[in-house]
Amino acid sequence: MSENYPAPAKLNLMLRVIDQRSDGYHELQTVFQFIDLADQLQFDSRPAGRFSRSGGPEGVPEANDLSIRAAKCLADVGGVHEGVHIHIDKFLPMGGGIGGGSSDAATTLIVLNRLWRTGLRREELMEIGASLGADVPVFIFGRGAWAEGLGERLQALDALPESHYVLLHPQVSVSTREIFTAPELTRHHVPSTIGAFLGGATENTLEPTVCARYPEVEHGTRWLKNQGVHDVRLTGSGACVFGLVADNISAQQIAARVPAPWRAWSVRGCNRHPLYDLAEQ
Ligand SMILES: C[C@@](CO)(OP(=O)(O)O)[C@H](O)COP(=O)(O)OP(=O)(O)OC[C@H]1O[C@@H](n2ccc(N)nc2=O)[C@H](O)[C@@H]1O
Ligand SMILES: Nc1ncnc2c1ncn2[C@@H]1O[C@H](COP(=O)(O)OP(=O)(O)O)[C@@H](O)[C@H]1O
Repeated sequence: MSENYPAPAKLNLMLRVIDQRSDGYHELQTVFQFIDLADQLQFDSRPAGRFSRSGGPEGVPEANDLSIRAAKCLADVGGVHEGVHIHIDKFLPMGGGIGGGSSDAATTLIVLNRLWRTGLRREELMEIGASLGADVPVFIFGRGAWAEGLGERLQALDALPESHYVLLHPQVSVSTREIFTAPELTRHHVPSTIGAFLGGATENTLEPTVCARYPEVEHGTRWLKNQGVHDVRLTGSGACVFGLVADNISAQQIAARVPAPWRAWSVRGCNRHPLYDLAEQ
């Protein structure tokens, strides 16, 4: 039986849209922290040119799966004459703003770089990752981080509190594209600073647009606040919302009360990716 490799989720502890570029993409400031909720991936060698997937996200065809796309990119860049079968035990909700697909891609790049002995440096893997999606590089960077640009300019934040959170998925899937193209989205905010974030400026400026278009997200936020959860906010472009609790027991108790069909988890922030050392050369 092949080894299991984790692909953890991320939270955006704050997110600020600063500007819109001429190509339509938005300049952001955000803080990424990993959490101890993860997909699990297994990799089995196949002959050259053979790439396949089992398990994985429902409704995503194998060829579109970010893990398969990542494997093919690495094989191309590294001149690898091997294929791979990837099995994904999917635990992270899709379109949740917790980066499940991006994390699957990052774990694939980190692990296959070892198994195939491609010997690419962390920065080179991050570059391949950036070509797959804006959130992929931070999972390869492997440290909690302040991010700018589209999320590719990263500065490690190793001393973030590794807090306990309740994470709630209100059973809707938010399209990132829909939110960023919404005419009512406020696209220009005065840039913030790491100091301001650490002092409590944790706003996600996508939140009003997401809540107006997806009322379930607002209901989920209100439910968490009514349970005594603090500093409740949206992660990424949603749909997940999360907030602070004192400890694991309180988080578990609140998560256990979540009304169906919503789902909730007790999670903990982690400043190091579980595969950080595997990517180090
Ligand atoms: C908002 C963030 C914050 O972490 O998280 P998620 O909610 O997706 O997890 C990410 O920047 C999302 O990154 P990612 O999910 O890879 O987005 P992409 O697929 O690259 O972009 C989907 C679409 O959103 C818009 N988009 C995305 C990112 C960005 N900085 N500006 C944009 O305008 C573009 O219209 C793009 O076509
Ligand atoms: N392995 C994968 N896991 C999840 N989603 C994937 C995967 N591969 C491709 N996708 C696509 O990426 C989209 C974004 O998924 P995900 O990263 O989970 O959400 P988000 O960007 O909101 O955090 C999905 O809607 C799906 O179409």
